[in-house]
Amino acid sequence: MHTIGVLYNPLAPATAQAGERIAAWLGERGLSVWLGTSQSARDEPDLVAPCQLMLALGGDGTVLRAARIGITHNMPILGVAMGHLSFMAEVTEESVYEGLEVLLNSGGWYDQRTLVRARVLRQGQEIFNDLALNEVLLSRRDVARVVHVSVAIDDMPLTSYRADGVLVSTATGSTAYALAAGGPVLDPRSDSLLLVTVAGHLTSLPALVLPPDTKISWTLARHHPTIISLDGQWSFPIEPDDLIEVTRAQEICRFAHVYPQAHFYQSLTQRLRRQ
Ligand SMILES: NC(=O)c1ccc[n+]([C@@H]2O[C@H](COP(=O)([O-])OP(=O)(O)OC[C@H]3O[C@@H](n4cnc5c(N)ncnc54)[C@H](O)[C@@H]3O)[C@@H](O)[C@H]2O)c1
Ligand SMILES: Nc1ncnc2c1ncn2[C@@H]1O[C@H](COP(=O)(O)OP(=O)(O)OP(=O)(O)O)[C@@H](O)[C@H]1O
Repeated sequence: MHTIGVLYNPLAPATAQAGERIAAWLGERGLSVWLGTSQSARDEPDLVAPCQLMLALGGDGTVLRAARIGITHNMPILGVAMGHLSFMAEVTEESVYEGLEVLLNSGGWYDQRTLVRARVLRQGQEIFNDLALNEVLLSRRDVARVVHVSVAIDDMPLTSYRADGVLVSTATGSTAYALAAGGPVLDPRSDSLLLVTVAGHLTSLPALVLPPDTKISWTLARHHPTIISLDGQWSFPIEPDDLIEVTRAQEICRFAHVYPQAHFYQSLTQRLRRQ
């Protein structure tokens, strides 16, 4: 490796200071460094493109933002735990240097995380199309209302129900909103999709684990103000006759690891104990 990206959270000054220290450490070892935020990465893609690894200094939200950069430039992400939970982090601010030594000496390993793609069709025209690492959520816009949504799987009607929302999650997102909504935990290596209702009203539809080539379609059975939200960070308003289709994306997101795969379960149990 010759060029490393270091992404920090502009809302968390400690991550910028840590980023400066890590950049200096990498520079002392002869590596080129890009240091910035997800906004600057979008503004200067040519400076980011040469990076062969992107460190994400912050919590899971910063990792989600780093992932979009990693997907765009096909570079792996290394999460550095500097957030409240930092579930997706692999190393800490202290152990990042040891982790970098491993990766810079061709050690460690890289996984390929499944992504989901959301399409919105309005009168037959595609008006939205984007990717998510955690999940695509169809949710109410007004706190006091529910969404009344009809769900189909591979164009076969499944059911319709009233709920706060409904989501399609990846394995990565199975420990996020999907878990809070009662879904199962999927191993990060799984390419299955999860269909989970959020606070469903009188619904008996359990969370469904679906094969990766499934198409999940949503239409609004009754129009209450509704949006779709990708990874809790990017949203798009939905109109009454829109069709939303969620599928597994062709793209993947790679994460860098310095601990064995079973480390996922160790960190899961540690975090569940913290609840
Ligand atoms: N009730 C809930 O649990 C709830 C509600 C809204 C959003 N979310 C999640 O928050 C994500 C956005 O994260 P953020 O940090 O930008 O928002 P945020 O700051 O609202 O974080 C929500 C919580 O979800 C955790 N989280 C995020 N991704 C995770 C993952 N893959 N595995 C385990 N925990 C994860 C975060 O660490 C944080 O504790 C969304 O993709 C959604 O999955 C969860
Ligand atoms: N580059 C950025 N620009 C604007 N907001 C950002 C940026 N990076 C992160 N954020 C937002 O800051 C908030 C907190 O960031 P982050 O999730 O990294 O830390 P945290 O919430 O403390 O950690 P965790 O998510 O692990 O609990 C998130 O909502 C995230 O979307």
